Amino acid sequence: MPMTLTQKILAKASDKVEVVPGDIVEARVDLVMGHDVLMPLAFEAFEETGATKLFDVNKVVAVQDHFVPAPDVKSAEQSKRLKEYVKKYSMVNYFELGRGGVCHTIIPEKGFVVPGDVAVGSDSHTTTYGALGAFATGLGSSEIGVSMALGKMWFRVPEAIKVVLNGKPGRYIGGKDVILEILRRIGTDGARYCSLEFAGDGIKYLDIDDRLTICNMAVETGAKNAIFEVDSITNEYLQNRVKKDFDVLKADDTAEYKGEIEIDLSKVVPLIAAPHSPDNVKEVHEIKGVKVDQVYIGSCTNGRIKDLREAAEILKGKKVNENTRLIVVPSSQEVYKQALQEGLIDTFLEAGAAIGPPTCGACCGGHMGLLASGEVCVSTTNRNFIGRMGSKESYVYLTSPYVAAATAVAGKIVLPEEA
Ligand SMILES: CC(C)[C@H](C(=O)O)[C@@H](O)C(=O)O
Ligand code: SF4
Repeated sequence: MPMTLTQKILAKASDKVEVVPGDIVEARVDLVMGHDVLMPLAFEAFEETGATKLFDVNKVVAVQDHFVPAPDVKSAEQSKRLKEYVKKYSMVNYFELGRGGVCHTIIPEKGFVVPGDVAVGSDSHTTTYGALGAFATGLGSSEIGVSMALGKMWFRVPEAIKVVLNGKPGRYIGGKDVILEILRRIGTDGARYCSLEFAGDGIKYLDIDDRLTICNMAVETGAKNAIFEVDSITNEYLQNRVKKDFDVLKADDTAEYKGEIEIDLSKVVPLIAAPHSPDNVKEVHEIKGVKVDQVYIGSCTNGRIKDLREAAEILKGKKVNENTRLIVVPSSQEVYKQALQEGLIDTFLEAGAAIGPPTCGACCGGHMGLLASGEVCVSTTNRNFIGRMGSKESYVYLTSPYVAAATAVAGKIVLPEEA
């Protein structure tokens, strides 16, 4: 029977000739990622299995990113617990604050994922790595614990939705607009437990940073995973980062999909998700003029070098509006360093922005940028649920770095060309 790309990966990882949606498979995992919030819990589950060592120290990665530098004693204790487990199990892939960044930025950046991998993480946005042609998904801490012990995990093979991207995106249009367009069409449960499989001629106009953004936020549609076919852009990205070999799998032409979404990228316009849901998507021009107290540029969704370049392109030679504060958080040390070298950090500083250390920062309301009641924030992050970034009476809009930067200059929501 013909198979989708996700089915091919799961079949291979579970030594089966074929799998069909609904099958329960036990698949080998190639990467298990955890962070300060949930990895300590995952280690508790790991120890409950009776395991005394990790299935493969090279395939488990621990990252301090959510509540570091610790904003309170509880977070400090949590970070300390993670560090103790890292020592206890002789982990080699450990990213301390100041040496890594946000988990979903550093996993691809440091070459931990290759096409065809099965990657799991203690975080819902683990779907990000599908940008590189891997099957990647977030799991609960118990499953992460078991994965670290056995190097295997069970999965129900998802049904697939094909997303065909055609045409060339216009000026100021990137991965964030594409995933917001998908959310606008199918909503936050439109792809529940499905794999979103990206194909089409338009893919060649989306670089890896765009694809990472799309797969990152794919989980907001309820998807189990999201995956891009491997092409020359993927290979070029992997060339200097990855040391292990990989096979490139492809979906069969006659594979069956539960549904199909077709997007003409040339028709996508700058989009923004209004409070309080990622699928409350508007065209930016529809809500132009909303006054903004804070602009946040960062996170695993849009805190990579491309995002900072786009923001700097708008901010160069301009000042942040006197009624607005701008917080820029590069999503990894590598991104930060590169941004420094390219002069982007200077541009931000001269515009009057504050730069935060590469962590999750205010994205999930942890610290370094929480909102007061009544405050409005335009953010390049992925979730705008009630209270996500602070007060339950604050308002978060999700958009691209271009729109966010232009908004910071204008002090109100505007289109990129209006800054
Ligand atoms: C803390 C973590 C479990 C959570 C997630 O799973 O996504 C966080 O990263 C988020 O973005 O809400
Ligand atoms: S940056 Fe935000 S979305 Fe990404 S892992 Fe951190 S808290 Fe979650």
